[in-house]
Amino acid sequence: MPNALVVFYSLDGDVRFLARTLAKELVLDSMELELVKPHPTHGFMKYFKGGLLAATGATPPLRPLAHDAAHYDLLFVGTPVWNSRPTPAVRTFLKSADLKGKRVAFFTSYGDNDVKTYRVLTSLVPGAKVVGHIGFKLPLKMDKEQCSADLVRWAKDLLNS
Ligand SMILES: Cc1cc2nc3c(=O)[nH]c(=O)nc-3n(C[C@H](O)[C@H](O)[C@H](O)COP(=O)(O)O)c2cc1C
Repeated sequence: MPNALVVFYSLDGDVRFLARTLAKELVLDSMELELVKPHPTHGFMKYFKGGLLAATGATPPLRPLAHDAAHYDLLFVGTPVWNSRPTPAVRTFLKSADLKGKRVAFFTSYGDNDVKTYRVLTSLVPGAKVVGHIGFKLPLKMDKEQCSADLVRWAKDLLNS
């Protein structure tokens, strides 16, 4: 079984729920990415700033990381979809971590769709092997049990392949 790490950013809890499910069910290390300057959680600025930063490819600084990606063979990287793209925190992580030769799998949460997001995510890890992706529409509001089961089955397949 490969040594795997769950890395994620979440503002409203959907991706945090997915990441915690993965880490708990599969007994994996995990780390939540935190911005030095936290993103607004409410109001106009939440969406305006989030959409703008995601679209412009901003890489805001992160607080110190709990784990070193270099020590893992497989990374499960989770992000909400913002303006059809990954979140700035995840962009910062992917651009700063050395993921050459590693297997990377992406999981997302979205309100509408995540089609473009995977293309952007894949472009951010040119030296890595992207081995899979899965996305969920607002898992905390939808069928949490079904989302959890689908997510864990997907991840188990990757861990065993
Ligand atoms: C700034 C911002 C931009 C968003 N843009 C999109 C989008 O372009 N497409 C989409 O499907 N959902 C979009 N959403 C909805 C989120 O992807 C969705 O609520 C997601 O589940 C949030 O994950 P979280 O709870 O882990 O933060 C956006 C949300 C925010 C806050």
